[in-house]
Amino acid sequence: MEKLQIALENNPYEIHMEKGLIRGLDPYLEKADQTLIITDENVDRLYGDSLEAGMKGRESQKIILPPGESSKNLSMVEKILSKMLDLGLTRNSRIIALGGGVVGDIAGFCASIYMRGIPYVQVPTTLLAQVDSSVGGKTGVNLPQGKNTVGSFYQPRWVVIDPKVLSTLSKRERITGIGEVIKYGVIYDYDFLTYIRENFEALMNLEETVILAVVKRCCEIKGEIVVEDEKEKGLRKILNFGHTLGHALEALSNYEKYTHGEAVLIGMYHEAFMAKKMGLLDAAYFEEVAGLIKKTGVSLDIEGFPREDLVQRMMRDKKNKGDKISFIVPRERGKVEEKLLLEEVYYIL
Ligand SMILES: NC(=O)c1ccc[n+]([C@@H]2O[C@H](COP(=O)([O-])OP(=O)(O)OC[C@H]3O[C@@H](n4cnc5c(N)ncnc54)[C@H](O)[C@@H]3O)[C@@H](O)[C@H]2O)c1
Ligand SMILES: O=C(O)C(=O)C[C@@H](O)[C@H](O)[C@H](O)COP(=O)(O)O
Ligand SMILES: [Zn+2]
Repeated sequence: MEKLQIALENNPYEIHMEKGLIRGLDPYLEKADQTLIITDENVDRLYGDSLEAGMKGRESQKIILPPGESSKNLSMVEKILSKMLDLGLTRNSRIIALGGGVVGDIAGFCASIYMRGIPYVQVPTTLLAQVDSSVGGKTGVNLPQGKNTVGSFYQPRWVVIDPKVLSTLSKRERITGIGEVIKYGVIYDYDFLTYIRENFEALMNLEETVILAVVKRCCEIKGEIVVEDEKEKGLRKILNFGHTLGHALEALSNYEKYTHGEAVLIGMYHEAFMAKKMGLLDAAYFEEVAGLIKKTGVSLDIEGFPREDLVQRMMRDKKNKGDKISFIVPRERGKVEEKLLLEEVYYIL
């Protein structure tokens, strides 16, 4: 089994990764008086029984959400919290977030506010969730006006990763996860970016050795960043490369047109293009990053979005200062930095 420590001073925890681990959840539920599984319909159908089989007869309750981003909102939070109270969950109960980033974000948020906080375990089942959303404790939901505008920093007690469950992901969901994987290479580790480029097909096909290496490296990188800056005062902002534009596109299209990873791919392309136009990064490196993004086949065309609407959405980005919009832009191989911009935004629109 692979084990990674997230050595946060106040909330340390471990990521455990092993094939078949979805059937071995019992040790992660120690001392819980009750267990609540929060999942979505697709994941429940595919993996609900396997997870429960590994709980050694321990009784559990389940809340099953409709799949997708449309469940990540405040009215769903209220429904989940009411149900938790009806089920009699206490501060000694434990939540299992079984699913992709949507389930992880909303279940983690409910865990953080129910009775002012109860423990939860992340059991991520998408590539995106295994490489990114299950680690680091960002939880929350969307408002119609903006992505993840309500939320908390609330670390899980464990992150339990079974790479085998990725085998049932659609091509679109694999590409979605690859969006965040490419991000890690650009923001932190040029050798990893090269590895992704050289193993792109194998990654798309979920070849075992490549998946294990990629999930492990992404979790390591995210862990290092989060341990240094848990509450996003500085360094952690680099995990937002591609997200300033990406989140605006998601919100403007009512969270229906793009998956999060697709929006991030489009955002990374245009934000890198803007950096090139501003002379912040050399053309050869831009082509390298752009080439990798294009390999996913996601359409990078944003012509249909009125530029004023995009700017207005980006003006609400959580990273902004004053009247400037915060962008994380690539500067050199494996390095990015924050730029506060306004007029320059028109390079990307
Ligand atoms: N908290 C963070 O740090 C963080 C990081 C990145 C993204 N996010 C958030 O994560 C969300 C996106 O997550 P996502 O891409 O996992 O989307 P998702 O949770 O909507 O899952 C995508 C689809 O895949 C299905 N699915 C899940 N596991 C499956 C499996 N093993 N086999 C087959 N189908 C499966 C789901 O039912 C759903 O239909 C966004 O809301 C984004 O904002 C959060
Ligand atoms: O963990 C982080 O920090 C991230 O920024 C990871 C992102 O991939 C993720 O999409 C996150 O939810 C964005 O958070 P937000 O605070 O910018 O909404
Ligand atoms: Zn993201």
